[in-house]
Amino acid sequence: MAPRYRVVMVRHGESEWNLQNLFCGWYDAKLSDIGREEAYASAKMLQEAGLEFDVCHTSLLSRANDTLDVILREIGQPNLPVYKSWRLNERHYGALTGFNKLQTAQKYGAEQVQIWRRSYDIPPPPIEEDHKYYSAIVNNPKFTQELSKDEIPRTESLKTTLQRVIPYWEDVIAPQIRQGKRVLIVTHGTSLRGLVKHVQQMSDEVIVKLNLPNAIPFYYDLDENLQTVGPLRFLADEETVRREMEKVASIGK
Ligand SMILES: O=C(O)[C@H](O)COP(=O)(O)O
Repeated sequence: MAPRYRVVMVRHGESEWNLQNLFCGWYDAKLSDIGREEAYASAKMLQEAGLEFDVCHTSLLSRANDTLDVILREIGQPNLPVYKSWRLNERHYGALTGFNKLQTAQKYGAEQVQIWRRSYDIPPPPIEEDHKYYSAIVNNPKFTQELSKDEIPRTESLKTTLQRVIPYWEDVIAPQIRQGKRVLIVTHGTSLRGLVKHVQQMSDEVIVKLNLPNAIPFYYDLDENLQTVGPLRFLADEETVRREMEKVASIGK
């Protein structure tokens, strides 16, 4: 089938918690200085590829929102409609939120941390009410505007993240693409892996091996039925993508 549409996706730039190597999930960490620079670099890659957009989607979390803001300003499209949804939030890291990934691996073993980070359907233990970051998450006004406290997850696996990401793709994003809108999605590692799995119809075994680098835009060409035409394509050379993916994969080892 011939390509008819293109959808572009970007994982946010490095956050302050990425920098400190902390499990972040629904905690609203800000972009680090490097992350902000990465957002500028990301905009440059989009510009050099000649990509422009009609509509954007992001999560309720600052690191993704701020990456998108920088990109839109830098590509000269600051006034595009921006849709924000909790459904695009990062997966909730449960009780691991705020803990250092390397120290957690030293305590529980690298294999266990890898299961929590990358297994398809094994979530980390749920966050409890006495957890240091419980209150900051369940009382975040950005979330409570859309969700009751009981609807805010206590932990999520890739599988349960997918269950909230897919309806957003099907009900909101896909209809816009079918209308011919050029869509940009700026969000998080695991919510993007959910979208990639769904759009590319990847198996559970293949998706768990995918590590998306920060702030390197990638896109899919889609046919009229929104089936992918060709693979996911990054806007950076193969060596850079390989190195950045490896960096994400090896966190906590
Ligand atoms: O929430 C986080 O800690 C990161 O954004 C994603 O981390 P991961 O690559 O360890 O899943």
